[in-house]
Amino acid sequence: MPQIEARFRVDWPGFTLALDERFPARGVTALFGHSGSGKTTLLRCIAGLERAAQGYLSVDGEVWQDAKTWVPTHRRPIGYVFQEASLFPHLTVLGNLRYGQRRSQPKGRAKEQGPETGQATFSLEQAIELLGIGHLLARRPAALSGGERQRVGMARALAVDPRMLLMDEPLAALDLKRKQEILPYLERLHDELDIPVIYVSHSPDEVARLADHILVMDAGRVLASGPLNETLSRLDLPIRLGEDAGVVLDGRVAERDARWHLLRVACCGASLWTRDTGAEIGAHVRLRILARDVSLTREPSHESSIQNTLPAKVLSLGDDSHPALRLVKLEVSGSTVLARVTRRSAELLGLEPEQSVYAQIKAVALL
Ligand SMILES: Nc1ncnc2c1ncn2[C@@H]1O[C@H](COP(=O)(O)OP(=O)(O)OP(=O)(O)O)[C@@H](O)[C@H]1O
Repeated sequence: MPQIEARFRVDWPGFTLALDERFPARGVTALFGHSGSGKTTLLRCIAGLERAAQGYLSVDGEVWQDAKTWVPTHRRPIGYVFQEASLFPHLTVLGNLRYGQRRSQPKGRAKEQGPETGQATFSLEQAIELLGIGHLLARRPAALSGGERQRVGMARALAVDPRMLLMDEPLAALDLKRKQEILPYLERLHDELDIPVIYVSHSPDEVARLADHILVMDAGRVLASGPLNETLSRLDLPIRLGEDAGVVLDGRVAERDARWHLLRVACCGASLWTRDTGAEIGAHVRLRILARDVSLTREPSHESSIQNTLPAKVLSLGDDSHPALRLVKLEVSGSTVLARVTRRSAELLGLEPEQSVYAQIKAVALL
């Protein structure tokens, strides 16, 4: 799989960024961490906006920075989306998009981006269509809502036909309603774009909905990195999206039960019933299953109110945030799920690795 290899050290008074990471040059990689953990600094190093004294960066085998090489920002085939899109007020939306395109066409770029990269070129029209801004092209930025402005900012980043998209908290400046409006467009980018996206966020919801891979940052270091679900289900590190331990799984809407207002989602080789959110049959969805909503039994229970009971295998047990509790890592048809049980229940059930159990999943959230 194509990789991004990044080694940077940046020293500032009171802050050091130090990392040595490889992550996939495909899908969405979230840089996740508290404010001040160094996410933006890392993104700026990747963009070439910050020049780490010691640095190495290669993207799919192409070196952008090492002891001898420095590809300046304007020669890097990237699209950058900031927290707030700074659009030219005197230009229309279309004018802003075209201006961005012209700025990003340094001589020889077409060659750099040649067919050997295997990437289809991305046209302005496609960017406009993908972000749903066709009806806004003649407007000036002052006549756009914050959410529309951000969509134009994203289209502008895509219109330069980048080989990588860097997004720095693109929803942070928007209120909840606008965020909800834009997230579906980001999901479309995720589903339809062939290029890697590096997405800075400290929002658990955004990460759960969008990320394939995650780099968890803390005080300038990478605390953990890996595929999203693998990282969330690590028992040695309390990596949480939000307050509670849990996993995020991909699924597809398989059936609607109109009578009971339920959806059946095919996920991890099994079926899970959840509340009907109006999602279409066949739609790709993400499911969040919190450890506290999963309980374990030795035998399948036919008289439980819980609809979702799946055969599972115990992989390992770990400590939880309170000494009375344990986290149990389970395999459910090839996917990993976490369950939280009391230490006493773990003992009574005699839980141990390799054991077959049944996971009763009380609640599944469609993201
Ligand atoms: N140019 C600079 N010179 C000195 N210190 C800086 C510089 N830029 C950022 N910092 C410091 O580096 C640290 C990391 O900042 P950074 O913006 O990368 O964090 P972040 O994780 O993106 O935070 P946030 O989520 O708040 O945007 C902070 O302590 C910040 O004050």
